[in-house]
Amino acid sequence: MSVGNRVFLKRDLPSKELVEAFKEIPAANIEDCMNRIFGLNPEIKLMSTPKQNMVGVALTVKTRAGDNLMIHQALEMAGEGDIIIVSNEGDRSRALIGEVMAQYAQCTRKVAGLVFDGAIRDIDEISKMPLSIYASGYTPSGPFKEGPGEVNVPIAIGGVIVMPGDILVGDSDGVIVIPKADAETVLAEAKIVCKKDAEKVQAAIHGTANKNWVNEKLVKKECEFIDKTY
Ligand SMILES: O=C([O-])CC(=O)C(=O)O
Ligand SMILES: [Mg+2]
Repeated sequence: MSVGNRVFLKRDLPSKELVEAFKEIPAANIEDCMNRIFGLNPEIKLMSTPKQNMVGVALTVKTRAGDNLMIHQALEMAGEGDIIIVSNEGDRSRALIGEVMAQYAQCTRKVAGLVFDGAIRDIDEISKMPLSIYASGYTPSGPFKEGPGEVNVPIAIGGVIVMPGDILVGDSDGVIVIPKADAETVLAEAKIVCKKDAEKVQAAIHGTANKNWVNEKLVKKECEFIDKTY
């Protein structure tokens, strides 16, 4: 029986132009266009020092806790524009990769990023790397290399489902998932939200923000305003 121990060699991919178009938009603005429920848990944080946002397509890995055999396999399949994203049964006790694998991903495979639901190691070196690398922590304890696991299957990570070929965007705030079937619509809305957000920032700086909505909402929710001390 091979279920749980499979490598799917193919993925449905969105067009390169569509993926690239998300490059200039902050992850927060994009996530606002998906009703704010497609961001990975903030436990999964940026560990390196990229000069630009991470944007690419998901090459998914579902691995047994603390085991990186299938991550090595995913690296052999990955190339430019791919982000290897790894579900790890919630394990926090073992690093899934270190400097050697991170340099291989960056320099040999030229991937767009790495995202782990788990720890990494060799943090002194990884923290200086320009490749976007997200993880939930670091530890000197290393991974096993035995499997099982799967590549290019649906995974759950940070409270969100990721399908192979979904678009991932990451910046200093964290990582969000854009389901590929919805990407065109989300992109169009994200451009508008981005512009409106910039206007709101300017209004906040220059004292012209309109906050009437706060009172309107509280009144609608029948909040009681009491003109005396507690
Ligand atoms: O040994 C491992 O599997 C992970 C590691 O430290 C490295 O990639 O540098
Ligand atoms: Mg190492």
